[in-house]
Amino acid sequence: MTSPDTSAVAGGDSLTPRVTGTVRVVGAGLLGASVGHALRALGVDVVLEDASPSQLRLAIDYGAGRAATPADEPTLIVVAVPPDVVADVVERELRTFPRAVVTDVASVKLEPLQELQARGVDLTHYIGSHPLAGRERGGAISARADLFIGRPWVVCRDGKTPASDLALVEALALDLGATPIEMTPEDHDRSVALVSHVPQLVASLLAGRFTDAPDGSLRLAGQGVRDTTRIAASAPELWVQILAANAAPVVDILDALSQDLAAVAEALRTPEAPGARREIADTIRRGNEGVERLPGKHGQNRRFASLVVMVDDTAGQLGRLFGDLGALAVNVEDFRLEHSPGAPFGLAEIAVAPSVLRDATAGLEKRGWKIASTTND
Ligand SMILES: NC(=O)c1ccc[n+]([C@@H]2O[C@H](COP(=O)([O-])OP(=O)(O)OC[C@H]3O[C@@H](n4cnc5c(N)ncnc54)[C@H](O)[C@@H]3O)[C@@H](O)[C@H]2O)c1
Ligand SMILES: O=C(O)C(=O)C[C@]1(C(=O)O)C=C[C@@H](O)C=C1
Repeated sequence: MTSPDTSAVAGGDSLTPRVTGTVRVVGAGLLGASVGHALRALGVDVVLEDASPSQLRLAIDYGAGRAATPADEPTLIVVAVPPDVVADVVERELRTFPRAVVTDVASVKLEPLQELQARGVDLTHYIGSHPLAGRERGGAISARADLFIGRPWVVCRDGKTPASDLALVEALALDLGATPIEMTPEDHDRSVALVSHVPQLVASLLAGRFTDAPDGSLRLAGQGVRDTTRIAASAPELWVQILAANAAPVVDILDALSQDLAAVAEALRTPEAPGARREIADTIRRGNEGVERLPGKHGQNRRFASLVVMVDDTAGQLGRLFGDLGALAVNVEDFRLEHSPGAPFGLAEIAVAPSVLRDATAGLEKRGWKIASTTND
């Protein structure tokens, strides 16, 4: 059995965790077990709990933490259960461990908080949070220690939150390689409606169009459609809870989006009509402007340039490519390999600082690499 690679977070022996004491993780699925792996890599004592004994066993077998004992006195509790049981579990944990700080990682923040408030639970030591990091597949088996690296981690404290509690939750985010961002639950839910919840629906709706498409059409699928539909593989059980808990902000964006769709469809019905081509061009241009506003890697408002290199499907090619990039003193900011089954080559997309794009491209071409495209094209 292999454990998820933890080196990306541990980064050597010299890192000491900011989090102190035992961390108890309730819900040992994708998120919980990923938190466990990342903390274990830093030497933190992690206790796991899950309503499903087999999920718990699996997470422990893979090294995400140990089983709970009655003697445990956690300093921090991370609740990583589905949104509709978050309030129940947070309430139970606050009552069982009154000295611990309790956070949760649910994708919606307002509804669980309102439920806890309505029950009159003392929320002094509760801080809702949400790492904007995940995968389309759940379960402990999909967990990864490096899941949170470079991702935003929203922290929703309130006026009564003790500074030391806030520091502990932010320490968790930092230990896992994420960037803590303070927000109110309302701002969080409105924001994720736009950047997470509606994108999920759009990907699902688009991919749903493929269900009765002819096989011949789908064989032509290139990278564009794969980029826009990856998250269509997400779990319906989880998403029905997320969307229902954030329905109003999601509906606002869906209404605006359906107006946009109607306008572009209308223009395309009569593409020769006056103004129609402008409507179509404006649709694409607004998209250009919008995507430019997305922060780049590590949340910076700076986007990298990229070059796409054709790589033969033979042993040692990627090693040679990285060797050449090293020899050219090109710092690789990000890397992605696309490889369609059966194709004799793959496409290596390399993100670099815009200032080195031209030299990197020329240097690689000189060394015999075929450049399929660059962001300067
Ligand atoms: N999947 C993502 O990409 C993602 C990203 C960020 C945040 N989240 C949030 O993280 C939370 C967990 O999502 P996940 O993807 O890890 O799901 P998951 O299904 O992989 O894991 C959830 C785990 O919680 C356990 N569980 C359910 N009810 C429980 C209970 N009452 N007590 C104890 N354990 C219980 C389940 O057995 C399961 O192992 C959700 O609230 C989700 O909104 C998910
Ligand atoms: O699958 C992924 O890549 C995700 O990061 C999923 C994603 C997101 O939309 O950003 C989905 C929901 C979670 O609440 C957080 C992360």
